[in-house]
Amino acid sequence: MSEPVVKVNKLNVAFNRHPVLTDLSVELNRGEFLAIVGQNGVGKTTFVRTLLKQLKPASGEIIIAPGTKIGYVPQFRNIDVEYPLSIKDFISLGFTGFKLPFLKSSERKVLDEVIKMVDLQDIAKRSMGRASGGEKQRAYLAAALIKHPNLLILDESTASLDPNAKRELLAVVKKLNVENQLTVIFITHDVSLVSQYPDHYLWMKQGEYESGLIENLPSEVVSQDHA
Ligand SMILES: Nc1ncnc2c1ncn2[C@@H]1O[C@H](COP(=O)(O)OP(=O)(O)OP(=O)(O)O)[C@@H](O)[C@H]1O
Repeated sequence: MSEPVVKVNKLNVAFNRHPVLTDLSVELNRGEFLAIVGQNGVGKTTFVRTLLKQLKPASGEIIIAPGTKIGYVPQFRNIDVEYPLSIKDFISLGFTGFKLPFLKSSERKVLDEVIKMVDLQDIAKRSMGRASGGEKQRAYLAAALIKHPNLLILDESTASLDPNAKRELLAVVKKLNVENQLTVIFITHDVSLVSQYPDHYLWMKQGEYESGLIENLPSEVVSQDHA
């Protein structure tokens, strides 16, 4: 039995003593695809920010297996049409974060690989600002893949994309999940995506949590949660 990639034990997080996460426990094994669902304000993003060590828990622990590299795909943010970089240059920022890197040949190879993984090879030289919403989001995904993460976190990354673009993004993620054993955490409000791609769910309610196999996702979630 493999060690969990993420083990969360009785996690408590509060803002100004106002509790947001209360005794949250959850485990994620290598190669699992977990959907986090729950209504606005229950603490989904707070949980992710705590996993990313941007927030400090009041108590409890998060154990991340040694050697785990986390890739993060944020919520869709539009980019100005005049944005000066090509899709390819934008993705290359995944190496450095901010400034356009001078790439070694091995890095250029990785860049071409991730561009192919997200199926942007035919338009990689086009302007990032003029790419469609779905293409931009796949570029964000490619940038997150550059450092070869083994845990990928998508925080409502499909919100505001059209249905086709959502499916395209998730299909790429699912392929990486299945073929490369990439562990995935996917926060979503989108019921149609929840039932299709992930294999586990974590349902966050106010101070209460429920998790299980996706086929056992309570129908209540489906009727409560809206994109
Ligand atoms: N930096 C902060 N300071 C104070 N309160 C905060 C802060 N960040 C989040 N909160 C509060 O914590 C609660 C949980 O917020 P969070 O963004 O984690 O919810 P969420 O489940 O991701 O919501 P949504 O689905 O709307 O994105 C909310 O009541 C929010 O107002």
